[in-house]
Amino acid sequence: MGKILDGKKVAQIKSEELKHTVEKLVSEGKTPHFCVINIGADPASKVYVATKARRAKKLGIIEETYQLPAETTEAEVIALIEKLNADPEITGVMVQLPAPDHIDVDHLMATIDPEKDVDCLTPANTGRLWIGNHFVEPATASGIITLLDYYDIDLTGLNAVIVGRSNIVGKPLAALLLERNASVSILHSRTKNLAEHTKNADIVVAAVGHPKLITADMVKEGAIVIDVGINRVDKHLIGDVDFDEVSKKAAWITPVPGGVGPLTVESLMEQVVKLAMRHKNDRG
Ligand SMILES: Nc1nc2c(c(=O)[nH]1)N[C@@H](CN(C=O)c1ccc(C(=O)N[C@@H](CCC(=O)O)C(=O)O)cc1)CN2
Repeated sequence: MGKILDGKKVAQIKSEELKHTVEKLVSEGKTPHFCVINIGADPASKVYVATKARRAKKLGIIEETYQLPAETTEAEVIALIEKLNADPEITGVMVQLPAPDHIDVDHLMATIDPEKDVDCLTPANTGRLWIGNHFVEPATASGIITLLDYYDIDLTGLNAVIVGRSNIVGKPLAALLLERNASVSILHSRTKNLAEHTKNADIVVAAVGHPKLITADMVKEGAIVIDVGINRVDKHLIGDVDFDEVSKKAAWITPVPGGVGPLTVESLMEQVVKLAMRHKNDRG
């Protein structure tokens, strides 16, 4: 049976550390202040936005949620982002994803001030991530690295296979794994014979939103398996990995829930604090 990479526990530990940093910023009159824009009524997004607001409050961070109707135009969202960019009190801005289909997410990302881009999804910060000169990291990818670091898993020389090429998880995680000297492949819906790739991987990351896509025959004995999938099936949360079977072969594995998810929120809070500190250093 593989050992569990316990995201819930690690997130709690990281949260305690972060609390002290926030306390210091507050005592200097530099309280982090971030804004989440949520467009539409996606039920999962509502849960995640509420979780972020709760975590921020607990840490002493000011959080504002802008809940916009699904029919809000792209121009209206851009106008809101520009207003938040221009407000010197605000240190972080993000747009909860997914956004409704009529909105071009790339346009929104290109509008966010890179210095307030807590999600690390603006073109400028994406570029910095790939040249290894970044001051912020995308929350989920960062959370996965935090989890592996906590359990002292050295990635040097490991073959990593990421299933999923999203801008939020797959692509940025590839950049962070490369930074840790892993050799990285990104697989996707057009990849021929997924199993041929995953079976040779030392580390498999599943981030596609397809329940139990990764089965035991697709991973090698002793692999590290990271499940980013959160699929709601019959009111249950199911990952992209068949946990019961794959955990018998893996050396390390993340559960769903309680694996990567809690670290996504914790890592986001870390990025909020990092940008608030830069804001502070820039403006006195
Ligand atoms: N702008 C962004 N949008 C989205 C991101 C993101 O990083 N930036 N990530 C996901 C959603 N997400 C945060 O936004 C998120 C996902 C999962 C969890 C979490 O704690 N999961 C729990 C289960 C919670 C549940 O009951 O659903 C777990 O895995 O244990 C938090 C945040 C997409 N959008």
